[in-house]
Amino acid sequence: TIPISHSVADAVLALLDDSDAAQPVLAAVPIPAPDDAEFERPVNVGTAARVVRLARPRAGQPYLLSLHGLVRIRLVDGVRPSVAGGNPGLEVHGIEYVGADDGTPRGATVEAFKDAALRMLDRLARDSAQPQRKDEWMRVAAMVEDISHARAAWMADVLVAAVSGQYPDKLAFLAATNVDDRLRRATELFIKQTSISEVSKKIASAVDESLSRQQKEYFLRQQLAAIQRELHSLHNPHNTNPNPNPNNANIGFGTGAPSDLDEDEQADADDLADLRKRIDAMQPASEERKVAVREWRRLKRIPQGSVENGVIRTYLEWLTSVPWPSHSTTPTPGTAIGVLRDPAFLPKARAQLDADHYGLDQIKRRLIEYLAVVRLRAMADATAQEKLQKLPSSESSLANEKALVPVTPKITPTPDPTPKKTSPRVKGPILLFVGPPGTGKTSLGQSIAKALDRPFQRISLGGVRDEAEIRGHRRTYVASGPGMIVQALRKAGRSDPVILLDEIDKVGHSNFHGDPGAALLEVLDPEQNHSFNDHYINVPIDLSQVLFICTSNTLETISAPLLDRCEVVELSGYTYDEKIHIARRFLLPKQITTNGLTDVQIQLTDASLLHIATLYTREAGVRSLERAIGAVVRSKAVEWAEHLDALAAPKNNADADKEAEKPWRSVVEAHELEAILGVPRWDGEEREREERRGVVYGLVVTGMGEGGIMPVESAAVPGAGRLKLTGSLGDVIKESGEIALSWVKTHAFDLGITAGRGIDPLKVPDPMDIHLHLPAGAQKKDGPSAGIAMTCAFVSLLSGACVPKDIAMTGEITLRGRVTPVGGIRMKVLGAHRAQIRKVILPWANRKDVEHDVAPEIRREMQFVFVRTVSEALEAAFGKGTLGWRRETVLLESRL
Ligand SMILES: Nc1ncnc2c1ncn2[C@@H]1O[C@H](COP(=O)(O)OP(=O)(O)OP(=O)(O)O)[C@@H](O)[C@H]1O
Repeated sequence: TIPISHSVADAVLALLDDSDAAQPVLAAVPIPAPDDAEFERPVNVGTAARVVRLARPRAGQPYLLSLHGLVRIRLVDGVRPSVAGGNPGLEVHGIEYVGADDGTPRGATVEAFKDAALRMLDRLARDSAQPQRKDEWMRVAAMVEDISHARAAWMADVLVAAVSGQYPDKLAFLAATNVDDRLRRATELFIKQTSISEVSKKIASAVDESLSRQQKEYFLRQQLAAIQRELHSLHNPHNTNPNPNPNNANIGFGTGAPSDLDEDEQADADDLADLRKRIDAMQPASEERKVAVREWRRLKRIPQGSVENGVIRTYLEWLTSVPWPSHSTTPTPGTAIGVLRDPAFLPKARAQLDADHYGLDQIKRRLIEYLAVVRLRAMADATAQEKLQKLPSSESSLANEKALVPVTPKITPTPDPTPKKTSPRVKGPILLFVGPPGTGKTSLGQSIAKALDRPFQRISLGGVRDEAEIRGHRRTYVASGPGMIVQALRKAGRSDPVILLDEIDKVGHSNFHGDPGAALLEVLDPEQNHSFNDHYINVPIDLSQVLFICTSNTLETISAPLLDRCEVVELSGYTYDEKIHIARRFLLPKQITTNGLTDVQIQLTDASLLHIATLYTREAGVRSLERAIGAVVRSKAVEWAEHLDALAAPKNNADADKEAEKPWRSVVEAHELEAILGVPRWDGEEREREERRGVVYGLVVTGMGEGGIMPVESAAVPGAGRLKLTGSLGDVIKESGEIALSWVKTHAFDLGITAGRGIDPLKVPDPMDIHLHLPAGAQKKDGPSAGIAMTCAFVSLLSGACVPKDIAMTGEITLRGRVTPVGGIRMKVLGAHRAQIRKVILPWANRKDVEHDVAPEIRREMQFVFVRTVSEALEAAFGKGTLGWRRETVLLESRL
């Protein structure tokens, strides 16, 4: 049934009137509009159709003509325009019935047709909204299934007419007469229809789904905002504005003001956007960017709020916040290379070191040398890089091209096109500051960072037992995170900070948690650290621009490979004179400012400072001194506050009046210190030292790198000639004791201890044991340097002569009686000076250490005796002529 125009309706009515037949037959031919490009022209096919009905539903509406198609026709000469009867129209010259080929089609064609038809009918049935339509399609499908081969082409005609499809396809079908051809065309048309319908259905459902998700999300967010508003007004009943900032709804309980801790989805979205921006800003085609993009894609796939989502997000936050080395080599002021290129760099660095530290001249000189080397290397490196960049090398042109091409986030397994890193590497030896606590190791590191104008980060390695603390945990671990190095880099915010590895001697050794020392080796080794691998970040990080400085209290516990990579700078400690200067210039002003006073309100005399340094502290560094000064300043601050209160109080209180009238005394005298700091800890220590038979003072260095003196006590006890050693002694020190006793036994006759050669002084006249003890029994002691002290103790015990209490000694002995050099002379001498020792006996070979390392004022104040043999040591200790030598001991060196 088709709507027709008035003129056509009139023609049909005329035909009905003229014709004898009740249902005249028409030729129905499609006439394309002149501008319709889809049609093939001229159209010369059509259908002979019987008129079934002509109806006009209502006046003013077009006629509806119902036709029943009978057979295909062809227009012999096509259609031509005509103006017959004065009306423009179309003229047809001859129509021929084409009919249809009623032959039996091939089986395969029919099967394909049926298949396509059934799929299409199934889809039509599924897509139709009305159940009645659905049933109709199902019925047609049942018919198609049962149709015979002979009727298949007829079925194709019916179906093509019934279903919608593109007009040209339908026309082509009409033009086809051969059965196989018709079936093939119908099959194609059905397949096309089915897939169009499937795709549009899919798109519709996808759109629908995403719309509904968006709607759901929007709805939930609205609900959340409403809940937050309610909570807000509940906790802020006086707040008239229920939601001062809808984007920053406060869900904190009990707090009214919006805070940074406020959690809301807007902030969350901002964070994500920020993360994305940071990934975008990463160096194109770099390894880190590739990983970031990959993880970002995963993040987008994983639903928000899931554990995995949080894990990836944290990882991405770490990855993007690591300061990856910049590829810019422009020497702008303020950048690492810009600072180094400044011609005034070295004088400025020297001024910085002087401004922060008193004394330490040798160390400062060494640091300036170090900075000069760093500067030269960095400049040479930067110049070489610049030259390289100017060359039209394939690599640099590749890098330039890369910069122009927009970054494609696509990750392909092609070889890595990352341009070689071109940042200048500020490599240099790794400094290792060794010294007792509080001698300024950390603050020297800070001064170097200031001189280089770089951020400073301190990593404390004390007690690090687990390799993962340095290298991070793999992401598979729960609560995994990056190691200390990456954390320090992130805090520094630059790829070239100064990182101080504090207390490197206290790093744990290899255990089942890995070897932290080995991880440190990788960090410090300039050959390896350009691709340091943190287990968490899992992208090689270039640490070659980082300036590492290590500190340690002693060299003994540092592993040899680690020590090998470091350049040792020893800080031995300060003399009292230096301490007074440091206190006056640095510590006192610092404490005065910290405690809110000015130097008008408090002054410490030199005598007071010396009093504090000698009687209240006895350390190599200045930390306890600073604490003690702090205590004095605090006590003065309390006094000052009370004084101010008294001044401000009303004038009717007699006590307050008296207090206010008193003039303020800003000076703290030495005798007032006891009232503030209590009884001096070290007062009388010298007096308690005794000059006794069998007791001698040796020089030691503690595990903290601090020098000092230690009594070596020996006593004769009834026994059978054995030597008993106590005081937590190690093997080496025990052997030293045995060597000392053997030497004394061998020379007992010469020393006047025994009456004849070959007599054992421990057996004759009375058999006895010797007990040698080194006090502070809880402290482990080892090393060979107590050799001469033990010998002197034995000689004193057996001969009855005493060594004066202001003499201390150190030196290893051999069985032949030679005295060989020992280490830690600087610290030992400083310790002896602090303990107010007047004379120090040292091995001859250590003379240069005293000359180089010991401060002139100490050399002036103390007597140094350098000995080559035990006999010389005994003479220096007991005094000339004290021991009754039987004959000159002549050392016969083997000349073999
Ligand atoms: N020569 C000096 N001049 C000025 N101040 C100093 C000097 N030496 C040390 N100090 C001050 O002493 C304090 C302690 O120094 P620092 O923290 O650097 O010691 P450290 O050697 O690193 O000790 P530790 O081994 O315990 O870490 C700091 O306040 C520092 O400024």
